[in-house]
Amino acid sequence: MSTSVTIGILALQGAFAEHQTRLQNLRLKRKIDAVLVKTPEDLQRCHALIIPGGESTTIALLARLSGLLEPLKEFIRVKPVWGTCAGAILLAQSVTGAKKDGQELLGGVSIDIARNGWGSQVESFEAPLDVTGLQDPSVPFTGIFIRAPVLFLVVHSRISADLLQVVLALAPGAPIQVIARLAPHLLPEPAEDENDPRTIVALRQGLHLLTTFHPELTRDDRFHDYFARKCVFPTVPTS
Ligand SMILES: NC(=O)CC[C@H](N)C(=O)O
Repeated sequence: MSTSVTIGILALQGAFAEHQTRLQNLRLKRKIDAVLVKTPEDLQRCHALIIPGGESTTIALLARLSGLLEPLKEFIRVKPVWGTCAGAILLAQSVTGAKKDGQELLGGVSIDIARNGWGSQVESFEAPLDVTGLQDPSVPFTGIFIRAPVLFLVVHSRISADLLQVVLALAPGAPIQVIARLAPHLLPEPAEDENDPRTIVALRQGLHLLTTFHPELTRDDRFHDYFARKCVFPTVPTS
């Protein structure tokens, strides 16, 4: 008999209900319980966690008020976590464009991230993505970007996507794998060159997954399927 797997969704603010619906839609060999996490006790029951999109500063503040900040940091050290958009910001080791008085991060993934990094002209957009490792790879995944962050390594400087790969591979911790890209000609503002780092929109490092867009706002379950099969199931032995 395979053990069921509990995936929590941090439910303090943002698009948590949509993640729960997508997880409940999955039809996999192992049963998934998709539970909302509002307290440290809720978190304790989980094998893995999704931190949704929303507003990273608000989520961090509510996490502090709910006594979840330290338990979340501890959880991230040992269990799989997927951050979408604001959730990706919270998982970064540092952030550019943080709120004036600074903002609290959880860390866990060795990247720097530029909050609202597309600039004020580009509030939101949709674009087909090239993704490695999803089911039905020939079907493009629609990326929904809403005041999305951009993955940067060096504050205020853009380095080529290839160089980024190399530096990320050398970063402490597990190697980083870029898993989704935007074609340079689809960038909403012209690419500086074909290696514009804005083309990198999803990464995986060790147990963690980070997407700068919102898979939960589509009807396409393939990213949830990916997280469950590739990041979560290997950490929960069957009994
Ligand atoms: N769609 C989103 O999650 C937006 C993230 C938001 N810009 C933030 O700072 O948290």
